[in-house]
Amino acid sequence: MTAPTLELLPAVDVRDGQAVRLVHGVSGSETSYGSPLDAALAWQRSGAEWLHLVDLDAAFGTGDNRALVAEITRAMDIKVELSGGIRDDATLAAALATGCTRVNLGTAALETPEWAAKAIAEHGDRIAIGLDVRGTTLKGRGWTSEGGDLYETLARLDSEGCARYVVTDIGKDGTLTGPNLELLKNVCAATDRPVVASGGISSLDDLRALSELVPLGVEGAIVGKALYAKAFTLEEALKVVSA
Ligand SMILES: O=C(O)c1ccccc1NCC(=O)[C@H](O)[C@H](O)COP(=O)(O)O
Repeated sequence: MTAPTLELLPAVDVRDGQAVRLVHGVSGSETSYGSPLDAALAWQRSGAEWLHLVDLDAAFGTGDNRALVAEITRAMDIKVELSGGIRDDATLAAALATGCTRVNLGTAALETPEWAAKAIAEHGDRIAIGLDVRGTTLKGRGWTSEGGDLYETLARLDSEGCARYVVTDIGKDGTLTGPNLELLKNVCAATDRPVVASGGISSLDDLRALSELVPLGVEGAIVGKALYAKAFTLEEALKVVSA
């Protein structure tokens, strides 16, 4: 049997109808990269098997891009992970109805834990929990509110049957300074669930370093800024992780 390889999830973050990248997830720090549908289709053409699609307005509470995000998801032949502002029955039902493969819950897991536990129980593998951290403190509401201790929350979510975590070091996100490998190792040591790494990837060497964490539980990596800044191409990245 061949060893599992790191899954790559190119990111399309949508703000006000545009594909953007933020620095440290801070509202107002965005650089625009044009049509999010064009970006998503470009990643698909380049061989992506996954798309990580974020509605930043829904995450920040500055409106939403739900219709556009649904249109993009329906246009994809590849798996889509949807994130941003999914916090109640209506937004969860709408997100799942797009046909996405899974959704990320972030704020909801911190502010309405009973509701998040119910979503996990009902939808299993279609729910991932986004753990967005500074140090070991979780953040919600588009990374603006405090949400408790990472490891206490992880233990609670494990006991509720959470299938997978998407772990973002906010201090790294959008900075091209490399992923927080220590954080990822620590999270993998604290849970037996797969972990998707997010934030800070800057080079093919970063992808090689993350690939070495696959045996520890890192299943995938979200790549945003590095692709838009052309630090490497998605084709090069896919080649590195499949080697
Ligand atoms: O995912 C969210 O819900 C979210 C909410 C608020 C701010 C940012 C959010 N996501 C950002 C991402 O998922 C990035 O696309 C990803 O971390 C890639 O980061 P990078 O490779 O450093 O550009």
